[in-house]
Amino acid sequence: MENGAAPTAKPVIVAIDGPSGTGKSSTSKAVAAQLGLSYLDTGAQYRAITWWMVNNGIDLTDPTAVAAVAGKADIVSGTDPAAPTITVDGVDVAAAIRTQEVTSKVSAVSAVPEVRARITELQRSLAARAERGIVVEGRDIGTTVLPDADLKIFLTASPEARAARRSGELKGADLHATREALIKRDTADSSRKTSPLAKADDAVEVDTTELTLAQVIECVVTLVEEKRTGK
Ligand SMILES: Nc1ncnc2c1ncn2[C@@H]1O[C@H](COP(=O)(O)OP(=O)(O)OP(=O)(O)O)[C@@H](O)[C@H]1O
Ligand SMILES: Nc1ccn([C@@H]2O[C@H](COP(=O)(O)O)[C@@H](O)[C@H]2O)c(=O)n1
Repeated sequence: MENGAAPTAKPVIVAIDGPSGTGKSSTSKAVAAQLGLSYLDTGAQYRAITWWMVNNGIDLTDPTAVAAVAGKADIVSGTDPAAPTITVDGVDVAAAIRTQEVTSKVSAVSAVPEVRARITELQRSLAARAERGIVVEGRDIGTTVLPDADLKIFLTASPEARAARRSGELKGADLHATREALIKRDTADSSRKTSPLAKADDAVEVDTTELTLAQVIECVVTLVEEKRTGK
């Protein structure tokens, strides 16, 4: 370079999608931390808007009522993989969005096109501002939010493996009930009309059923590095 400055690496955009409990959050956070990238949990954003609607007494069985207030909540995501944050109207909702109530209602809210349009706009703007690049995880990142991502991964795992992982997290949770709840949410997310949970045609599918978390992280880091070096 004429001025002697090192060329700035092009930001890398990684999209990680898949059903619930396949390891998207754990993998994305670790990959982003290892590679010095930003990290965005898009499920947390849908949970945050759901939390706001529950708190404001919106009838979630009425898509018109949900659509009418889709733009009201001010949702802010912090994208440091070492300490991701999420606030609604300035309130830290990181714990509040993980309740059973929000989990059971989020699919109804995320199916509303006006909600998706608003959250998708936030996601694209965060991705565009990530200087070194970003790992974005969700359900429609590779298909809809960032269709030009440099690398798309679709994580899968058997319902049994996913339920066992979740039961381990929610101490004492019933394995069968956990499995049924996961399947119910995936079915709702896959069957909605607007940007359903789906694998992009050009995504690399990684079945994590028999893999440890460390193996999945290593696999994704290798895929990102291969993309970066053009292998
Ligand atoms: N390959 C793996 N082997 C064993 N446990 C795993 C593996 N991947 C993730 N886990 C564990 O499974 C649980 C769910 O993982 P995680 O939250 O990353 O999944 P997710 O796909 O983001 O789920 P959701 O979409 O519901 O948010 C966590 O406790 C995590 O530590
Ligand atoms: N890109 C996305 C991400 C998430 N959703 C919806 O949010 C729910 C919660 O997601 P978690 O990853 O936190 O489990 C999920 O069930 C979807 O309804 C989405 O629609 N699109």
